[in-house]
Amino acid sequence: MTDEHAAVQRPASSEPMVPVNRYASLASWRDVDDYFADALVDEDAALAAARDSGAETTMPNAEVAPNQGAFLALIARIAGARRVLEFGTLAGYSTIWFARAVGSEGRVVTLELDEVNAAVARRNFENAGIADRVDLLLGPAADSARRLIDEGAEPFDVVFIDADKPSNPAYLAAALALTRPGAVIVIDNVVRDGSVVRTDTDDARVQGVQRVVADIAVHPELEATALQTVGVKGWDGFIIARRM
Ligand SMILES: C[S@@+](CC[C@H](N)C(=O)[O-])C[C@H]1O[C@@H](n2cnc3c(N)ncnc32)[C@H](O)[C@@H]1O
Repeated sequence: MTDEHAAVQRPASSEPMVPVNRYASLASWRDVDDYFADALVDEDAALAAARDSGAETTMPNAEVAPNQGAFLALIARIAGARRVLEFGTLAGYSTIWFARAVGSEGRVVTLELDEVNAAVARRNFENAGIADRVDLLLGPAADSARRLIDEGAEPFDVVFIDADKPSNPAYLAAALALTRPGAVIVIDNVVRDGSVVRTDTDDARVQGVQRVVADIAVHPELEATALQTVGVKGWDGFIIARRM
């Protein structure tokens, strides 16, 4: 293969490819995830049930991992967030982390296209005891976000973009219309097994990431970075941006 990126391929094993280093033989990414989750992450029975219920949705195993849910909740707490907007609910796993982070006076608005997923999520919100602080808006997220903008919704402190990836640029634009300086915007699945660096891709999801990266890069009010992750879904990552 002449293209250096074309050499980026999964090994035959089901484990995701990770950079080889001198510690590689000591443990797997799963051991490390479990180590930190056991030591640091407080995933209670309601969260575990929500994660398990992903199997009943249209996208099993697509929720964030426990340590990532805790990471999102920490971002919300560090930002002092009272209002969180989420694109992509699924079974409501990340929503519950956010709902706990904003506290009983806070609000999470989560946008979901699929009725089946919404029903699973609503059940999980009840089970987690946070249903009263979550608004699930059913329908295309672009339409729901447009309605929030038109209605003059109170600004959000944190926005989590985790729905259909081709729409990332549109969701960023909506997030900017619904936030003010100091807000934090997090975008999931921005590495996609390394595909994000491919210039020859015709994958609309990868293009959606590349376009949103380009939009953030030139936006005068955004400072941002990206962090890579490994997990059961492979090699991926988050963008974390702050509105200045
Ligand atoms: C990766 S999952 C979300 C996972 C969730 N944030 C979590 O970590 O627990 C993506 C979700 O976006 C939803 N979705 C896809 N396209 C959408 C659209 N156009 N509008 C709203 N939701 C959409 C899918 O139905 C799915 O539930």
